Amino acid sequence: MSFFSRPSSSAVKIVAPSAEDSPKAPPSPKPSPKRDSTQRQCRNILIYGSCKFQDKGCIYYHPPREESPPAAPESPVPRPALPAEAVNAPIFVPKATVNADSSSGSVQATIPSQMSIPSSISSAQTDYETAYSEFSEEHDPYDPHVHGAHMSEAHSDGLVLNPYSTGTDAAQMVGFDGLSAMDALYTSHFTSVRQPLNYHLYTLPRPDSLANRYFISDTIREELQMRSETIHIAPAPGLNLPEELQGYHTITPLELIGGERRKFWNWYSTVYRAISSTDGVAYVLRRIENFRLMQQAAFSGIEAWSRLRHPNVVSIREGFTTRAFGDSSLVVVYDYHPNAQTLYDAHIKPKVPQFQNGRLQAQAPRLAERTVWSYVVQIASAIKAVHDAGLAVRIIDATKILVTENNRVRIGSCGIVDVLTYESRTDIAILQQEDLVMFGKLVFALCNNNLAAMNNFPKAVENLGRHYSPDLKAVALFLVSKPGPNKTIGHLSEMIGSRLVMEMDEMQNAVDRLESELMSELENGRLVRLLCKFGFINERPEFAREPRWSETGDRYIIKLFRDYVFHQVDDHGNPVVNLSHVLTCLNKLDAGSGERIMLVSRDEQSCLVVSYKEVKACIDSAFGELSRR
Ligand SMILES: Nc1ncnc2c1ncn2[C@@H]1O[C@H](COP(=O)(O)OP(=O)(O)OP(=O)(O)O)[C@@H](O)[C@H]1O
Repeated sequence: MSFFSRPSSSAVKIVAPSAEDSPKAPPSPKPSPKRDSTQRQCRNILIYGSCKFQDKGCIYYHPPREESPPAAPESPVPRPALPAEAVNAPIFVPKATVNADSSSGSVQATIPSQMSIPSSISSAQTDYETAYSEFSEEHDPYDPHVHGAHMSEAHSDGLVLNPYSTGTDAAQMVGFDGLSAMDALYTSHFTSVRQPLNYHLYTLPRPDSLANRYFISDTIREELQMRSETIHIAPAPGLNLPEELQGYHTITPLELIGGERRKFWNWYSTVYRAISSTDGVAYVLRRIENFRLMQQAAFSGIEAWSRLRHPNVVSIREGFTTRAFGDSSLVVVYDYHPNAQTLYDAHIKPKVPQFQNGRLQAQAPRLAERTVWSYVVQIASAIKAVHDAGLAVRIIDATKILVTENNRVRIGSCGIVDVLTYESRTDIAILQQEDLVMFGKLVFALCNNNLAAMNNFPKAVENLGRHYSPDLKAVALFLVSKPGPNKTIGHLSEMIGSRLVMEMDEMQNAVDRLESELMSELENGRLVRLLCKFGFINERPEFAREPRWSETGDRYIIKLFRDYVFHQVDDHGNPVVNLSHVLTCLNKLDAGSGERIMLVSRDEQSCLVVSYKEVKACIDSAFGELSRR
């Protein structure tokens, strides 16, 4: 039952077509008058198992009916859409062994621990081929349950595996959903076995001189790629979670289910990631177990919170109660920030001891003062926005504040306490004062590396004073002091004014850095568009016999230019594979430089001296001609 939810979109979900709707096989190709080989077996037989034109003049060889290759259950059933040219393509034999349980419809895929396919051959290709081969052999491509079961066999430990979280054994990661956000929008259980991407393999070797100009930096690329992949990690099997919940599907726990649990207020809570069927985006569902809602009005707080947007607060989308988990649960939906850690996990949680200088040492690095100030400024800014909106945060705790890259923090789990404690109706001014005390306790916990630092207050103050500046100590003491008329978040902002300015400078610098990264991607997009034009123009099969197209005029120059860019050989006749040369040529071409180059014909009998500007004009005219056809 939804008590507060944003109006849902009118987007129509695309459903898998039923057998009757499935696309008809493309019309069989007309018998080609050009070849008269009656000895050659008709490709329609190979592809479709029969030829419609067998008795209507098809000139190719048709084996007698009993000889025609039947659709043997164990051999791959070619899909009707397979192009005829693909018939002679080498057959891909996946390394994965696929065990199909025909009775249950479930399919188990096991990947040998040592894949012999070199990963540099592009895991994307392997993904496709493995997936295609498996699907064509065993599955109805439109049966979502088959894929769900197939995927679900891949996990065994009951928790979604994050390939990037520290401490996760990468070998555990058997497979994860390889779909885009758009796929996720429409398919709730479509998953495929996928090897994790090793994105380093896609960029090397790279010319150092061009690195900063043409490619996004490794750190940002890796971070974004990790986030994107984390969103698509599939849920573990056997968790008995609802398939669909108030318009959310692919419900995946973000924390261990079972084991020791801490209570959220007086209730147990679990955090899940789920995909919204409305917009295909991943969200976080925080579920409070066994919660009985006494009054619908308790949701008014969620509505107020859903209007609050602040860069340091995890935004709320909606709240509802449900019995889908087998109990009466309260669920509040938040924005999902992939690979976010709690402040506790990032800084306070004891780390596994590691060898340093030959000795095993416990890792408990003290948080840098600069980082603490950054957190203080961000959290103060969030609290100010919340208090200005007439609300109180109610939970400012290291286990409920999320941190992502570049020390960006966001207060999570807002609004939920308002629903849980709706009956008690405490004065908002008192709750706002409590926020400040909780904030002070958080500062002590971070500076002491101890969640329970306040249990020994004198020691906590002494520790903080020993390792951090008097300014920081003053702020922490102010926050935990007794309530008073001057003790407001506004007053705190005045106290930390100079740090606010520093934080603002840092943010402006960060924006500048991101903008310049974006500029480099801009260049890449430009070059890819240019390469696409080349792809459209060069070697079009329908013009293969039309010399006017490829061997004369504009297109001939383009053809020779492509040889100049990509097909140069060295003195020994070996291919020159020089990315710098390609990028330089393409950039000059795109800019229409007046610089002249010499293009040599393939038989080396003629040569042309042209400028990049002229080649550019040729490409534009050839592409324009194609687009107009
Ligand atoms: N909005 C969110 N976006 C991304 N991850 C989140 C979000 N909210 C919570 N998480 C992740 O979900 C996991 C569980 O969250 P939770 O708040 O239960 O933390 P916890 O450390 O398990 O605390 P507790 O032990 O009190 O339950 C954490 O790893 C946290 O990083």
